[in-house]
Amino acid sequence: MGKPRVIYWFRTDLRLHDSPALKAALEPDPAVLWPIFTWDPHYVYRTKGGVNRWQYLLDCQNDLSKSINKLNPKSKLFVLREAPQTLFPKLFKAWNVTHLVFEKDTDSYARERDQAIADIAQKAGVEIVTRYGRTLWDSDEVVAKNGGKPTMSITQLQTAGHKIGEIPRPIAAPEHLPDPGEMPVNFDQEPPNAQPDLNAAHRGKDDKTYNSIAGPKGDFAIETLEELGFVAATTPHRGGETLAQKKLDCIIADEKYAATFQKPKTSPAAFEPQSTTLLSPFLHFGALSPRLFYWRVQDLVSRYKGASSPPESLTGQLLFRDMYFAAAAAIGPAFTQTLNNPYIRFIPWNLPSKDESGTEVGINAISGEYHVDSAQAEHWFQRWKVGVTGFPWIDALMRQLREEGWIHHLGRHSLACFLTRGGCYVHWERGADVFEELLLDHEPACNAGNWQWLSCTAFFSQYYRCYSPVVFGQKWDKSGALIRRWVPELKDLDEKFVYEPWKASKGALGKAGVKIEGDGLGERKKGTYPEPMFDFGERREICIAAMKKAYQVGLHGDDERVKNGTWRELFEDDDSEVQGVGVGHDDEHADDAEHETHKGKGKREAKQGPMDRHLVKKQKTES
Ligand SMILES: Cc1cc2nc3c(=O)[nH]c(=O)nc-3n(C[C@H](O)[C@H](O)[C@H](O)COP(=O)(O)OP(=O)(O)OC[C@H]3O[C@@H](n4cnc5c(N)ncnc54)[C@H](O)[C@@H]3O)c2cc1C
Repeated sequence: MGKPRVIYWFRTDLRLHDSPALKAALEPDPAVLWPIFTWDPHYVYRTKGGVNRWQYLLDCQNDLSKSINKLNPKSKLFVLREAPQTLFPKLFKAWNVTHLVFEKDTDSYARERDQAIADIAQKAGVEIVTRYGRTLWDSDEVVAKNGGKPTMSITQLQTAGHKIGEIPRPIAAPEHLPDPGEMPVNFDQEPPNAQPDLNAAHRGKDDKTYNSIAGPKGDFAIETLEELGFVAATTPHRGGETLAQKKLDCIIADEKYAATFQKPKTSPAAFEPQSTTLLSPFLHFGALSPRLFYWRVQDLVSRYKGASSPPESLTGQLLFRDMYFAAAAAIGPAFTQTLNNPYIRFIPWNLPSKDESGTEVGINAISGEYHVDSAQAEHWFQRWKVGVTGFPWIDALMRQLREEGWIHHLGRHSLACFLTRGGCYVHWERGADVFEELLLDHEPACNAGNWQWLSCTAFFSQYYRCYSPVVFGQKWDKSGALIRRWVPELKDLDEKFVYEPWKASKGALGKAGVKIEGDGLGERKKGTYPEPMFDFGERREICIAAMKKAYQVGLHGDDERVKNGTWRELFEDDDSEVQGVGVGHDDEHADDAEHETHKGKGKREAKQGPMDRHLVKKQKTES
């Protein structure tokens, strides 16, 4: 038998260092090795991603390609524009492949896809080799050691990890790579189904992603934003393994910072530089190995007097990451939604996903489709989404997220708490959906898991602890520097009012050149900042009462009553916040509320749930 002819399939591991899968690909001394990336339509059209994240991915690919090329000038990252499920059967034949090697991915879509690829490979007589490398421990092994259950606390993760054994030490990058073999693509390219395109809003130009299998010049080049039809990115954050390693070097060189890091003491208001590492997008794309990060910190901590420890330390942060990955690996597709998820509390939030009402049961609740059961909640959601809530702390964070794709963890806390149990009482899936689009580091497991934590539906239950959009920000940033940076309308406002501009006198506002008016949606008059959406103190009380009731009722996402809508009977006569009655199998008009927002009063009022009665209360604002 001749030497192996190996395709190395890059996916979640856009790096050369500490790659157990790449090591496994090189071990049998292959005759040829093709480093490839397949442009999977699932991510192009069915996963929400803003331009900033696409730019970051392309950065990582370009950097990786250069590094491969340095090791072997005949090689680079070869990008093929077709779905892996239809591409591989043709490639296996055309390139006479013996092995397909890749890093294991436990995300639910990836599992399904990889199983399909494994079946195809088996039929073609191609051997599949996989290794984990995306987390500290193999998430499936963690689940097995946790009794087959999801890790719902850091202690469970640590106990399971302890049973597996020490986190493996990182391995070095290869020093050379074999030549790629011939790469004929004399077969038909299968066009993808481009509809629905969840990223259509970002495509300012024609989508040429799949115009030809090997790219416009036929040289398997990395795609460009131009090819994808996207407009320019706005983020200043750039990706790539080279940059990731440089950044990690700098972090470790500041020994005191890295060894004594305590997450709760880092400021969400710090920018240029931010107070945490900002390594998450590198970890997301696999441009940085979590084990390298872990061991560089751990080795420092072992010799540093007075070092911090998990969960607050830097290594503790990586443990949280592993916790969410293992929880998602155990629960599967239901992890990112309420429906069918036995570990998530059912809370009758407003704006529930369509699936959740039982009308379209499926695995993908967060498709973006939701019921507008309350015109008021929809209005608040729209204002939250674009950063015009009238609460400067919230708006600053949302605008930073939109432009840069990254905000501090406690900033994410503020936004998530405000949208769900600490203000709007809107379903956490709506917020997760927006974060999916905007975050550079969007990770299905970490995003959904953290939203569950913040909304007190899983992982965390102290729903009476709310983040004030005023006091919490002031604690970190009295003068409002973050607000002045991201909400320039308020940049000259006196420190006394910068978190609560509605309290400023006409004189103070006039001096700052700003008027408080409107809801901020649509065209906004220059020199104006919106009125606050509601009285926060009042909303907090309403939300806490509603959470208390939902906790007492005690339903979870897999309860039959959640699926068939009879949960509502358990909330009857309840005067606290509850999902509008318009949601259910029999209500084909639930979405009409969206239009009625603009019409004002209408027949919708007759359908309103108890929550809406609270919303008409006059806001306590001072002018
Ligand atoms: C609502 C919400 C949504 C979130 N969505 C994501 C997401 O999609 N992807 C994501 O990676 N993180 C997510 N996080 C977690 C966390 O906010 C980010 O990982 C962190 O802010 C990234 O910044 P950093 O690299 O400077 O973190 P650092 O504080 O420097 O931490 C180092 C690394 O540890 C990991 N980490 C830290 N905190 C967490 C955490 N709570 N959960 C999981 N991993 C953590 C990250 O990989 C991070 O890079 C979310 C948090 C919230 C509250």
